[in-house]
Amino acid sequence: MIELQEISKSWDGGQSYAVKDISLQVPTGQVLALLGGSGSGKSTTVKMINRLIEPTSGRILVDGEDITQQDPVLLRRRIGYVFQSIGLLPHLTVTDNVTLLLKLQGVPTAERNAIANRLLDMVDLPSATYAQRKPSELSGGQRQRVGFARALAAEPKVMLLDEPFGALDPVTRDTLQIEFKKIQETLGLTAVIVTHDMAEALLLADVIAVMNQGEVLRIGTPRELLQDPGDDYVAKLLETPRRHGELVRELSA
Ligand SMILES: Nc1ncnc2c1ncn2[C@@H]1O[C@H](COP(=O)(O)OP(=O)(O)OP(=O)(O)O)[C@@H](O)[C@H]1O
Repeated sequence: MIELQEISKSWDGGQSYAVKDISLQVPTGQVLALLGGSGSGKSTTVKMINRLIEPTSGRILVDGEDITQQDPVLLRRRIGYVFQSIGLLPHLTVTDNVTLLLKLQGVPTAERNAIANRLLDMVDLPSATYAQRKPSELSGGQRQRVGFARALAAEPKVMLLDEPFGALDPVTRDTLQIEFKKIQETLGLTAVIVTHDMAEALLLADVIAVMNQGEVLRIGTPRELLQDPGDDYVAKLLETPRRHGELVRELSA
């Protein structure tokens, strides 16, 4: 569904590379996590998939089509995009934020409201309570749910998520991660999620690509990485969730 072929991005005319020669494939219905430290090139990679950033070289296919052959605006309408700062419009209600794109497409109000209600229920924001609220009347986690509902409104087959849970408290984060996984599986979404949290990648991804300095150091399923990190940096990233797991097991024994 998503294929990156030898993708590179330089911001300074080739003196240095934010992303260097990355090739990846995400099959339909699977979740790929791009995992790595700050500045490793994760966001740049994901933004090249919906043409918010153009690669310096290489080719990206979505659903078999070269994305440079597609209008960037139409491409972005087909691909759901959820990011940490969410970008809800403060003067619009939750319903209007969720269905803004449908309004632009001329979908009648009653139909839009019905779609918003269904999506809000799906992300566990009962529409009777939340549909008419403004973003300022919501908690951070609730705003992030609205962000999800908005991304789902266009019925995308592909979803890009850039640190979607980064700013949330651990409990809300955990709940939303589980809900996202459920929705992703139910709708059969193909997704790329950017994270610097190995535990999140292990929980959500079918395949994890560990990035460092613009390159993919290691790619594999969570099980493959746990069984054989194959690299000191990857082993180090796995240490924290392992240690936490062991500590909790010891304390509860
Ligand atoms: N618009 C830009 N102009 C110049 N350099 C940029 C631009 N955007 C990103 N970079 C550089 O590209 C590199 C990769 O940045 P990117 O945002 O992809 O990293 P990241 O892995 O997503 O980091 P973080 O986890 O901190 O968000 C960094 O060195 C960054 O400074």
